[in-house]
Amino acid sequence: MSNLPYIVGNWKMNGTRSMLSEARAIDRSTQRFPGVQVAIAPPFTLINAMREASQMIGVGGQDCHVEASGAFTGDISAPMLRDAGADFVILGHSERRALHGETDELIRDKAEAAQAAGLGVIVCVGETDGERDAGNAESVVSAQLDGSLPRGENGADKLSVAYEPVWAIGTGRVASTDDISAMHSIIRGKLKDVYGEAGDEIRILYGGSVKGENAPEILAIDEVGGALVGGASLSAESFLSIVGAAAPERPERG
Ligand SMILES: O=C(CO)COP(=O)(O)O
Repeated sequence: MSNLPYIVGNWKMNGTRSMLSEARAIDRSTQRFPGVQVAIAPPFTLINAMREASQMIGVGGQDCHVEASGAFTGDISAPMLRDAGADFVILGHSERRALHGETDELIRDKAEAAQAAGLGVIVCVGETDGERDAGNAESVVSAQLDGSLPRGENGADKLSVAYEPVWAIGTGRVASTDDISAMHSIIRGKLKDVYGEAGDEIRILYGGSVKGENAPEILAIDEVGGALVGGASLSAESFLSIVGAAAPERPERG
């Protein structure tokens, strides 16, 4: 398990082949930041081309089906992602929970299927503003973790958790450093409960309006092991400013 800071771009439903130039630029510049693990999850249609166009960055899916194959029109399985060149998959993003009715149980089944196919997994959790205002942020996130973390024998392998408060996604509102710190500590405690010592090694990413300007402060918070970045991952320039903020040292020349 790597302990490098992990900066992951989630392109969501954005990107056609013309945007591969951004991925190439990110890939080239990533060589200057050997202390950072960088990845992009493009739409399914770009996974294979992005894999072939890049050398340094990880490439991932944004969802997968529980089954390996079958009569599931429009779905993509974990072995298919692997076959297309993906290294990992994002699961349980709040947009999938809200817009596709994904339950914790389904997310857990997907996570176990993805791990069985050899993919790394990023399980996303996060409360809505209503849940936070009602004082339930911690209990909501804890319940999501209880329900959606993979439990197989090797459940902690290549697993990351992304804390993405729903109200911070695409809104320009970032959780306060105190709130991020408090929630990441709770998540760490839960990971240790579930996985024992291995729970200490799992990276906990923050997501929600991360930009180059706020990345240094967010990435400096204890227990923040990286960032899951939406809008700012769509251009090489803005994404690389976040990668640079995660670099433990000055970039190598190149
Ligand atoms: O949902 C996100 C990443 O998965 C965050 O999106 P933004 O960075 O656009 O707020």
